[in-house]
Parts: sequence; structure tokens; C-alpha cells
Amino acid sequence: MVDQDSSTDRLMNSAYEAGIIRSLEAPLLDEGQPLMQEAAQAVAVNAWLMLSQAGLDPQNSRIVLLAGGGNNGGDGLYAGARLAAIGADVTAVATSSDVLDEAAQTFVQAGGILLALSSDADIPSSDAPSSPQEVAERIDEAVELAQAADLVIDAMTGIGLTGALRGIPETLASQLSAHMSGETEEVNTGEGSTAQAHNPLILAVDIPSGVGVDDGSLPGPYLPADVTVTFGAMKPCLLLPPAAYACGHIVLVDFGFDVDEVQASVEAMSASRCSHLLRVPEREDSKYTRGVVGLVTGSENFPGAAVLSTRACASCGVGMVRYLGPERPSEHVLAALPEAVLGPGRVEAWVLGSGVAAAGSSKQQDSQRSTIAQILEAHGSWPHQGSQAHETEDSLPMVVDAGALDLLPAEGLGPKVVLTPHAGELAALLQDLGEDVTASDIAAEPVRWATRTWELTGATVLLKGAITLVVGDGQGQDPAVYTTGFGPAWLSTAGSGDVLAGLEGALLASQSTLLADDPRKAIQLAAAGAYIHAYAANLASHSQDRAWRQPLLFNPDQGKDFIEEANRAWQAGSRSVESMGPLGHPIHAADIIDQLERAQGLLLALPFQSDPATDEPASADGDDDWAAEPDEDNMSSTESADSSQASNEPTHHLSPAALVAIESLWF
Ligand SMILES: NC(=O)C1=CN([C@@H]2O[C@H](COP(=O)(O)OP(=O)(O)OC[C@H]3O[C@@H](n4cnc5c(N)ncnc54)[C@H](O)[C@@H]3O)[C@@H](O)[C@H]2O)[C@@H](O)CC1
Ligand SMILES: Nc1ncnc2c1ncn2[C@@H]1O[C@H](COP(=O)(O)OP(=O)(O)O)[C@@H](O)[C@H]1O
Ligand SMILES: [K+]
Repeated sequence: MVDQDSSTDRLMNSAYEAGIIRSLEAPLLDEGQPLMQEAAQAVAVNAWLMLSQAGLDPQNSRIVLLAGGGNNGGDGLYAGARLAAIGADVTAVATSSDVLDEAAQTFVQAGGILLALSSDADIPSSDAPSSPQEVAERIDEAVELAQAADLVIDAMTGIGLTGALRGIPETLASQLSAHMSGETEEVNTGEGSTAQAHNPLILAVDIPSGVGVDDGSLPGPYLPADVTVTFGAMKPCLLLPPAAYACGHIVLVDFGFDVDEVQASVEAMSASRCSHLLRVPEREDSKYTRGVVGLVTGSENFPGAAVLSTRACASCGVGMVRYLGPERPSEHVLAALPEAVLGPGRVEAWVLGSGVAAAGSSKQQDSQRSTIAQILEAHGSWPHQGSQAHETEDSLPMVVDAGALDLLPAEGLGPKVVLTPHAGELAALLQDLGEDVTASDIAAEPVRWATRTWELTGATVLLKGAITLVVGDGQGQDPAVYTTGFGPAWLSTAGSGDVLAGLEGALLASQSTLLADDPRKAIQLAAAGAYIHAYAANLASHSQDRAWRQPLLFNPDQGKDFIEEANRAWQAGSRSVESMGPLGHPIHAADIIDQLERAQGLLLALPFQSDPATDEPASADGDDDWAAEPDEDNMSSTESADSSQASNEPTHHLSPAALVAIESLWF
């Protein structure tokens, strides 16, 4: 289970709120570890790599550093000093009235130029602007400089940010991001990638300035990054949508934080976490002990949803699939899945509502809703007298989707009830529960609203999106939050949610014993379901596009290994950092089902792919590798992962001279 995480896995996939990050830093600072210098070194190395990979010569490139008044600005100035010292042309724009004195002195001594923007600035080697007009002129000058730069290093605010950006940082972020999104439109409508060269690359120091650090919201202007170099541990905004979409590729600088005893506030589902959640049948198992899923999905109006949900369910390791529905969908189910059993009987978990129209819908009311209502009322036990009811005091695990969501009883739900709405369905549910919220409010603050739903219902809430969120019971009073963004955008296709519901039901049924022991495991199983769904879509679409990627771990001792890794990772499926990896091809919902079994096989093979005795991040790193090579049918050894790496090997832009220069940054 997730508790068996290696410490590397935990570091890469667990995010901690700003206050916790500070408490993790404190003992290291007390011991005299030079964290700011380590941060600056990592920023400088990654800046150098970004420029090199974009085909630019870092020593002849123009870098603009946006430096705020806190430690984030300090990191940036020391990084700027390192880059200036090896010949880059670095201008630092001071975005607040003061900057860390020593960092600024070091920067100027290394040959950097400092430009003060604030009228009350007290900045070494730079006069404050003397009039409001001069302030405006300098802001314009800074924006122009940044727009024309090869690389902008955003060190305005880090985890010390409170609320939306204000003042000069707000102006810079809004002007620069507007400029960049304008350019992007041009690229989309025009030919090829030449127009992209006009946009500077953006490296965010610790976090993109302006994003909600602890809740992943975007409370105001922010500067979206190509690469975010973050320090010590992941912060929630690096995992949670919508902020996570603004972070680009994440590089996590390992300071050696001791996170073993610390509670994360957000966790990303990973391949290795997922592989531990799959139940493998044992000798003494029978089809009944492996779990029976009952599905009340599809309807006269949407018979296809019945087929998709039952087929997906049957592909995910259950003993039996039982379908309940009217004649037309039942016939389709049997035709597509001869092993399905029709009609009521004993089940270990339910899937309710996919492809069933909700009450307000213009579609004719369907009979499935009364079946669902009865099951929900009976907490999942089949309520008809004389049926082979599987009586239990406790409610059965169930997936409540689409047209079943508005039938939920107002109370009495527990973590084994997994709701699977998209933003529109969640808005309708929350409105029924008395909240004044729209689908776009939910898209803007998904974790807030998924958490609210958990508070109001007690259920586990899986909110679908490019990054899917799962919120449910945690260890104490606080909820546990999991994210999965492993899928390509091709996954957003009709019926894809029906596939997810079926596979979620299979995981709940096959792990019903585990859930009986600890219902809180439902949240991990739900997140694992979303991961498998996304992974199958990767395999089906041959795509390297991902809504979210695990961070690249930066360890100062790694040297050239890190260069290799960054070159490979930043080219794979990147929508930024110059080049774009293979996007694959469109898929439809049944294609996802066709890859579900293989996806699970690859996950189950994972523990055998690296030496379990070591703490190597191989399993976690491997996530993308084996998905990147879906044509390779040899899944039994690490060979396929290795060959996929070789085939993705980017052309190197690093000349021998550049390698010498980067070594001087490193050591
Ligand atoms: N604490 C440590 O030991 C380490 C911290 N590091 C860096 O330190 C950062 C945290 O430093 P600080 O606590 O100084 O905080 P920050 O530097 O993140 O932010 C404080 C600055 O942002 C400004 N600010 C805050 N909210 C604002 C808003 N809404 N609009 C405009 N400006 C705003 C403040 O006026 C101040 O100038 C981390 O993110 C990381 O980059 C690294 O150096 C590694 C070690
Ligand atoms: N932009 C996206 N990138 C990747 N996955 C997405 C994106 N948008 C939606 N998804 C995923 O696609 C699926 C769509 O489900 P849903 O909206 O229920 O579709 P349907 O009702 O047609 O089955 C969900 O699993 C969701 O997480
Ligand atoms: K920043």
C-alpha cells in the first residue's frame, strides 16, 4: 500500500503547506546548511539547461531576473550572480522597495545590472525613480526587457506570497502573461514554431509568482512557467489544478528534508503507489471472493454507457460483473460481454448512474433511477425481498456517477461511497446541498469545492478533470487529497467517464476486504482508478502528453546524469521548452478499455523492474518511460524502458565548451 512508499517516492509525490515547509527547513538552517546557495545553484544550472536546450548559447543570452524583496528574490539574485559570472547578460529588476542586501551586492559584483522600479527603492547600485512618471517608464522598460529576453527568471514571490499579487509584481505578471498568451495564439494559427522564439522562456523560482501556494488557486495575475525549480519539498500549488498547469516541468531540489513523520496535505498517485493497490488473485480465490460488481448504468436513452462501464469493469480484476437494467441496454451488454450476469444478486460493490439522465434532464425519465434510489436507500444492500441479498450492517462500497448523484441521500454516506462528478455535475450536486456555486467556480477552485462536498456528504469525492482530484477521509480532522494528472488531453472524450466509473467499481469490489478494515483506503483506490484510466489512455493514444508530470529530482551530486535526465524529460510531451514530443493520436472510449488490462500488467510488473532493496527512484521515473513506448510489447523486463529512453534521446545542444561552463556552475 501507499504506506510502503520509498522516501524518494514520498518526496516526489507529496506536497506540504508553506508553514510545514518552513518547519522542515528550520533544522537544516540551524545546522548551517546553505540552503539559499543550494537553491541558487539549482536555479542557475536549470536556467543554463533551458537555454541550451532551446538552442541558445547561454553565454550570449539575455536573462532578465525579476527579484522580489524576500528570500525568493535572494535565491534569484544569487542565481543571477552565478550566471553573470560565467558571461551571461543578466539584468535584475527589483520589484519591491528593497532586496536582500548581500545577494544584491554579490549580483552586482558578478557583473549583473540592477534596475529599481519602486519610488521608495533602497537598492544597491540603482537609483530609485524620482517621479511617478519615471516609475511608469521603468516598468515599461522592464516589461520590454523581459519580453525581449531569452529567459526570464521569476523570483518575485515564493511561499511568502499572501493573497493575489499586488503592486509592481502584479503589473509585471499581468503584462508579461498577456504578452505571452498573445504570442501563443499567433503560434497556433501560424506555421511551425518560429513565432515561439519571441516568447522568453520562463523559469519560476520555487513557485510561479502569483499562484495560491496552499490551495492551487489563481487569485490574480501570475506568471506561468516553462520550468519551476522548487526547493526542499513539493508545495500544494505544484500538484493542484489550476495552479499546477502554470508550473511547467518541475525540478525538485533535494535538500534532504526529513518528511517521514510529516503529514502531506496533497499526494499525487504514482505508478508505484498504484501498483501496490491492485489486488492479485490468490490460489484459494474464487470468482466470488475476487469480488462481484453490480452496475446500474446505461438506460434506454444511453445504452452505450452500460456497455462501456461493464466492459471496463470486467477488465479490472473482478470475479464477476452483474448488470441491472432495461431490455435494450441489457442486450447490448450481453452482446459485448458474454460473461456478464443479468439481474440482481450478491455484489461487493455498486456502480450507479453512468449513462442515466439526471432528474432535470429533458430525456424521458428512466426506470434505472428507481432501482438506484432503492439501492442508495438500503446503503447498497439489494432491498428486494426474496432476492439473494448480501446482508450487511455496513454499507457496500459504491461509485455514484452522473444520473445517480441527485439521488444521494442527504446523510449517512461514508468514505466507501465514491462520487465521480465532473465540474458541471458537482455544481448541480452542491446547489442541491444549498451552496451557491457554478461549474466555473469549481474549475477555479476545485480542491475547495471537492472538500466542501466531502464535508457535506461524508463521501469520497473524485472530481474529474485533466488533473483529477480525490478528496476523502484522512488521518485526523483534515481531509486527504490525492491528484492524478497522468493522462493526455485525448482522454476527454465521450464515454471516458463511463469507463472510469466501471473501473472504479472493480477496484472497490476487489478490495472490499481491505475497505472493510479501513474505509479510508477508498480514497487511494479511487485515485488509483483514475491513474489506471489515464495510463490506459496513454497506451491507447501513443501520447507523451500529460496533464501533470512527476518532478525531476535535482541532487547536486548527480552532475551530468541530471543534464541527461532534464534533456530527456523536457522534450517528452512538452508543450513548452522549445520542442514538443509526440502527441500521439485521438482515441475513443473503447480504446481506453482495450488498454486497461495491459496498463495493470505493466503496473504489476513495476516492483520487479528495480532492485527493491535500494531507494532508487527508478519506479517513479519509469512512469513516463514505459508509457512512452506503447508499441513495445515486451513488458517483462526493464529492456523496453531502456530502449524507449534511447529512442527518445534528444539531440544535444550542449557543446563541450558549454559542458565545461555548466560544470563551473555546478561545483
Ligand atoms: N527559508 C529558507 O531557508 C529558504 C527559503 N528559500 C526561499 O525563500 C522563499 C520564501 O521567502 P520569504 O519568506 O522571504 O518570502 P517570499 O520571498 O516568498 O515573499 C516575500 C516577498 O513577497 C512580497 N509579497 C508577499 N505577498 C505579496 C503580494 N500579494 N503581492 C506582492 N508582493 C508580495 C513581500 O512583500 C516580500 O517582498 C521560498 O519560496 C524560497 O524561494 C530558499 O532560499 C531556500 C531556503
Ligand atoms: N483536458 C483533459 N485532459 C485529460 N483528461 C481529461 C481532460 N478533461 C477531462 N478528462 C478526463 O476525461 C474523463 C471524462 O469524463 P466525463 O466528463 O464523465 O465524460 P463522459 O460523461 O462523456 O463519460 C474524465 O476521466 C476526466 O478526468
Ligand atoms: K517565484
